[in-house]
Amino acid sequence: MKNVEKYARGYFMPPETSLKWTQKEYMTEAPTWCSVDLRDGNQALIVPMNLEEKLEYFRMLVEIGFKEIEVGFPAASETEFVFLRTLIEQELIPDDVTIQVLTQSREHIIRKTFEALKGAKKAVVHLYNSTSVAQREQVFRKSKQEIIDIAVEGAKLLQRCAEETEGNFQFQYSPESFTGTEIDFALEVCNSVLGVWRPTADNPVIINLPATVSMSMPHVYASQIEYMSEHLNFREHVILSLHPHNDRGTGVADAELGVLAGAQRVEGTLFGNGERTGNVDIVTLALNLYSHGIDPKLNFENIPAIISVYERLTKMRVSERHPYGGELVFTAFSGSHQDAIAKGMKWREEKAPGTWSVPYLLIDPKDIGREYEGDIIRINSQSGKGGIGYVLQLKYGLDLPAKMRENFGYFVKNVSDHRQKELMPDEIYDIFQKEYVNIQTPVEFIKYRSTDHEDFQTIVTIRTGNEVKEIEGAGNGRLDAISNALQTSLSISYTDLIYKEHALETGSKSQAVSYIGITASDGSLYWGCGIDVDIMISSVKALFSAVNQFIRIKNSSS
Ligand SMILES: CC(=O)SCCNC(=O)CCNC(=O)[C@H](O)C(C)(C)COP(=O)(O)OP(=O)(O)OC[C@H]1O[C@@H](n2cnc3c(N)ncnc32)[C@H](O)[C@@H]1OP(=O)(O)O
Ligand SMILES: CC(C)C(=O)C(=O)O
Repeated sequence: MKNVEKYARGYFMPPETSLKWTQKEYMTEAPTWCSVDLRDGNQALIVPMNLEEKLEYFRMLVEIGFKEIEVGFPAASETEFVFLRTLIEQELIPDDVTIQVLTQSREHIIRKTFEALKGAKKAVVHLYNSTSVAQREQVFRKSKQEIIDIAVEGAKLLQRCAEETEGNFQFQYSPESFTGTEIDFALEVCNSVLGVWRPTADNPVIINLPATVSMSMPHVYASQIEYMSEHLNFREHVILSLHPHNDRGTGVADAELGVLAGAQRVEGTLFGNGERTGNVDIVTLALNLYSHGIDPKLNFENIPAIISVYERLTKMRVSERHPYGGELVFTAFSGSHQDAIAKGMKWREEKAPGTWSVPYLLIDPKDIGREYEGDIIRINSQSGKGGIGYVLQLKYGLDLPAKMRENFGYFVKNVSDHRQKELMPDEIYDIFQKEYVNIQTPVEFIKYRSTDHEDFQTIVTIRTGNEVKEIEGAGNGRLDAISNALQTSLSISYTDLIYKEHALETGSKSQAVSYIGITASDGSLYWGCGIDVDIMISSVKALFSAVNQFIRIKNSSS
């Protein structure tokens, strides 16, 4: 691309890095989560949420288990102000939940914020000002010292307002645009604010280091976090927090590496709603932890319900490929994936039901409220016998013999290819029924009776066209006898009867299902299936179905 030179810029790598975090394999426990859906998420919506919507969203966040929730920017609008007042006055904030509000470092904004906070039992007041080179030069047109002064003046005013206002307040400071700030300057600003607030064990302060715009690879952000963690004053009384955005698509990696590098807290939103490409997605972060066997301390056991509320209130959409939440993320259309998943599910059921290692599926979809049926394996022209057999078994209880599954599999994918569409389970079942089950043309089975039990001598009544006749055969079993009768009377021959049967529960009724494969002299296999309450009749019907397949195909090719 021709304009590439204009993006050659530095990354503010810290002057020293110990990279100790690179030795860690993963987190050992969940960080403290803070949802910023109602602030950063909300401020990025085409139409920010109204009072009712914010209240409903807040209730959902509480139900999910968030203990820290940034509820808004009270000085931004009447809705924001009234929402906070409603939460406080109507005592809608559970005792174990701390609300948080954001304010610029400007006197009238801070004062308005505290006006909205009056009576809050427990609230974090979050102060920010931009510290980046670009914002200093272009937006604020201020020197480094003047930028420090904005932060320090704001920090002092927060202290005064907190003293004057009824309620319990904790402080948070964000050097906004941290990732575009020289690291030692960011450290200097944060330490200046800490110098004002002087955190203690009883009164810790949150220092939040946002990737306001994500500008580097995640290891650079993590190195910056490590450096800040090691050089911040009052570190033991500082809760180090992350606030990644997703401009480079690395919000999750930034958060995970940032936590390894020393952060204790992560701010983010559900499904990553937020400015531009969004905030870091807490659903993904939490379920990544879960996939490593670490309790995320958030409840995403019913993701479909959460998505439905989220989409209704934000008017945003969770994309089909969104980690964990997306409609297609547990779905395999392709044959080899389906085959491995179907085998893996069976293996797990038989060998290790308490564990999860099914190929291609990071977690058990059921754990987050997704169904196997219709979710995991879906059928189109890329599908294979394993997946098609799995659908028939899961949805209709039909456990086809391996070779029949292959035969049916090729048939189904051809149908999908020609129709250029996905086939739903009921369509697959229809095809199966039409092609294989109780096929009665050109030869219809009417009844059979035994005449001699020694060699299973059997008389079978059949109809071909308008003609009803009896045919007779003997064999080493009843089915063999009927098969011999058919071969002689119809002048056909085949070998190798493949046979399988099982019970089939349909509603409250139990039926028998039989599958029969016959091999023609040229080696081709023909399949039939019979379903009947009588197991013997089901096998005869399966045989007739296979023979009819054989005759139909033979006739159509001659
Ligand atoms: C990275 C983030 O997401 S930060 C959060 C951003 N969220 C929002 O902005 C949503 C809510 N904001 C609002 O409703 C409005 O911006 C308000 C009500 C807060 C302020 O509105 P206004 O006063 O009309 O103006 P505006 O936001 O444009 O402010 C610009 C002025 O504030 C200054 N300013 C902006 N941010 C800050 C800050 N954090 N601290 C101090 N001053 C700031 C700018 O330098 C500019 O100063 P100037 O007037 O001297 O040029
Ligand atoms: C206010 C800060 C934390 C912010 O939203 C950002 O930098 O993205």
